[in-house]
Amino acid sequence: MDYQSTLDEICAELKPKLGMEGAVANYIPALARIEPCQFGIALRTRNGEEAWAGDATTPFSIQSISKVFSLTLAMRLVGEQLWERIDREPSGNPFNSLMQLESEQGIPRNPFINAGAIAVADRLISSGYAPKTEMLDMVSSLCDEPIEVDREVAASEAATGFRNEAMASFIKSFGKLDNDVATVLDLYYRQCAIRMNALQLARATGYLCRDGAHPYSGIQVISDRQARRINALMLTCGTYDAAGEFAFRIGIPCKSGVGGGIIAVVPDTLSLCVWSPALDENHNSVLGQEALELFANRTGLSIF
Ligand SMILES: NC(=O)CC[C@H](N)C(=O)O
Repeated sequence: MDYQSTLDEICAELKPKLGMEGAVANYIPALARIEPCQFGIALRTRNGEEAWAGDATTPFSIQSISKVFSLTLAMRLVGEQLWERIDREPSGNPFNSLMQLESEQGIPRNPFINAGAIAVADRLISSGYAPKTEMLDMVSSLCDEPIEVDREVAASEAATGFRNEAMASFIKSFGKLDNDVATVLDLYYRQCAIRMNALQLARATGYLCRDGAHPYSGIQVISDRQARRINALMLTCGTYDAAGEFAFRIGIPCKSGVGGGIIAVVPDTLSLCVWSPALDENHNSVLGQEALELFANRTGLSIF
């Protein structure tokens, strides 16, 4: 398949729509300043063929896409016990909602909403994880380039993260968070503030379309079964309260972030990342979704 032409066409088709719909996330002050009229798309196939178009090499804040990497590390370091503290059901609620935590006794619905990722961060700390280096080392190795945290974004989130503080404290009140709220949130904000571009993310998520094998070395990052489970969670929970709509329109496991990035994985075939900062009311990139829908329709790569 000529992926490069497909991405070029999608990019040309969507460029005139830049700036017409959506708005950048403004609840994190450092993200509110991002220029919304940007669009980039990149993919890497299971065999290492690559294609990209638009602003695919412009770095952005990966935000909730980092929840895929923290889950990967937790599956490796914590194993099955992880699921004693986190469920695996779609929430049908916004990513930062507290509501279900009360009736569900501090067990977050899934690892891809904020409450779930905070619980994953807590599990990682308890497992002896090295908070300052481990995720950066993993993603740098996965995309074969050095990756850094944007300290300004992390500080900006920490200064305004009242909801996340409430969520972590609420989970702790049920006895389901073992470490200090501040320590857990520090780790969580660092992972969200990782800066990567679409091409690096397409490469770094390659293990999810290769049965868990590292995109360059071929060594297992996680097992085949664990990779399948992450893809299943991305399809059912990766785009917050729009997961049903994503499955309906696109039919590819996806994980979005409020920086405007969306990663998508077609198992056994390719990993893809699209980025455009303007978000819809569910906090998913407007043009990112459109691009994925065009891609799925033109390539026939919906998993259904
Ligand atoms: N959905 C997201 O990308 C949210 C992540 C963001 N860091 C937050 O905690 O609010």
